[in-house]
Amino acid sequence: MSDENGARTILIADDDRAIRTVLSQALARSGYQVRATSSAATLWRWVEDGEGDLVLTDVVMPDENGLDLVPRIRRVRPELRVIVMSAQSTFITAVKAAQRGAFEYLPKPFDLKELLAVVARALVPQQAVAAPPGEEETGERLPLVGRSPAMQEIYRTVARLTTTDLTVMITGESGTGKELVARALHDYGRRRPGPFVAINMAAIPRELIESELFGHERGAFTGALARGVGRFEQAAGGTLFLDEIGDMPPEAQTRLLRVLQEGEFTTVGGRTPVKANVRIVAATHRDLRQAIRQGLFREDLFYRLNVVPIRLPPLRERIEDIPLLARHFLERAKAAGLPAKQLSVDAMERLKEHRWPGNARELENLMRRLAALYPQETIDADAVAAELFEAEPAAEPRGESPETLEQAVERHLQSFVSAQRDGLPVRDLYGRVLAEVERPLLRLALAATRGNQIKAASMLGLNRNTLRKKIRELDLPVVRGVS
Ligand SMILES: Nc1ncnc2c1ncn2[C@@H]1O[C@H](COP(=O)(O)OP(=O)(O)OP(=O)(O)O)[C@@H](O)[C@H]1O
Repeated sequence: MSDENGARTILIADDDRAIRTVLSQALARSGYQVRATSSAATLWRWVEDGEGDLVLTDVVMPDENGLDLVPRIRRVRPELRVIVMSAQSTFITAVKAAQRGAFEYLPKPFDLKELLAVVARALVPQQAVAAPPGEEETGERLPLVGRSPAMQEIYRTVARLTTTDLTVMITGESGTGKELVARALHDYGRRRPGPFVAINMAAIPRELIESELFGHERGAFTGALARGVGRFEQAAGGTLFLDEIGDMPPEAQTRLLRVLQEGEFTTVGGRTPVKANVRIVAATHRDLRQAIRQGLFREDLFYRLNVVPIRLPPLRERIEDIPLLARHFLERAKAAGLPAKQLSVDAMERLKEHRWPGNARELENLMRRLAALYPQETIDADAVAAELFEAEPAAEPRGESPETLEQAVERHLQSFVSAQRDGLPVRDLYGRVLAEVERPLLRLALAATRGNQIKAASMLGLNRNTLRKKIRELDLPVVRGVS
């Protein structure tokens, strides 16, 4: 439906005039033809008349819900892609958009540049048109809460993955919601009629992991009195969630790799291969690339599992989610029979200041404790501060929890990067940051070897000449006469 100049036509439906204007101008500037309407009915007429190369639709419109239009559009014009925009930026909206066959879902407010990129992608001809899935899930079974940009990105990824069986690797600190995301992938995915089976590698004795996963025959090992069904078999037709995959022992890794390669497994002590029919979702709080470097995790297995990576950011990187999550957890506490509570404005501010080393789980526990222990209906900042203080590990003075080197580095780097955000040009960041790490490292190594450069070089794993050069470059003090 290009015009004589080859321009593609975008159909826009949104009842907000300002959005129609902004979108129309931005798209026109990028060389597209635009038709915009405030009603779903007009959009539908245009589609039926064969107009347009792409649809951009809002969800809530006065006459009809944009999401309901998507499957209808896909039925009459399967080649016409639909981008859904919504201010109701919840996980459920993202899932519904994906399940009804939308090409992409954009939570409002969106960045115009991002929108233009999505439009350009949507106009690339598709090879095979996926039919809109028939059955769909609308129940709000397992809410993932949070509206931060980081969570929006996760909703979009999860929503897209619900229409596939791809293997997913979820990484994130403890308590960031990895299991919740794994369950959402299952509950809203194609395999939802099947079972969701979870196994935590860190919670099972190493020598039993293989038989737990793949099952065993009677007499396969001492104590195997009867045939045991493994999780692969239990999860047939559904999803197998391999939690703390980084803790899997090497032999089990090799066996799992073979299963992923060959699509079948044998029980421990058994000989007949069984077809594996599971979708694998793995999770870890460990840095698997480091585990690979240390020889603790098989690289080939990593690549088999890391088909679609999802990184869950720690709570301190999305403090804007704290109010929603805190209220959500208070609701959950109430549903579990605890008294109803709310948080004062100051209390909420106090929550945002905390570092949350235990992430959403820590917040959930705190809300439950406050609901159970605090007599007033409105929880104030002092109560929050007192409970946070109580919960700190005793060995850690000043309320700080142990910080890993990576977290400490990240915290410091924020200031480097924020200068750029504040509009100051930042240059040579890589070199400057590395120098910041190198300087104390070399200084400490030299101090530990009392200035002996040969010993320091060997301790650092550096060539002695390289160390000398670095000492000069970094202008480090040299203890003379020792080296
Ligand atoms: N975005 C979220 N919305 C609502 N609840 C959440 C969210 N993230 C986490 N939770 C809740 O926080 C708790 C911890 O989440 P979960 O068990 O999924 O974390 P995890 O990353 O798997 O932790 P671990 O690595 O320790 O196993 C759960 O009760 C979960 O329901």
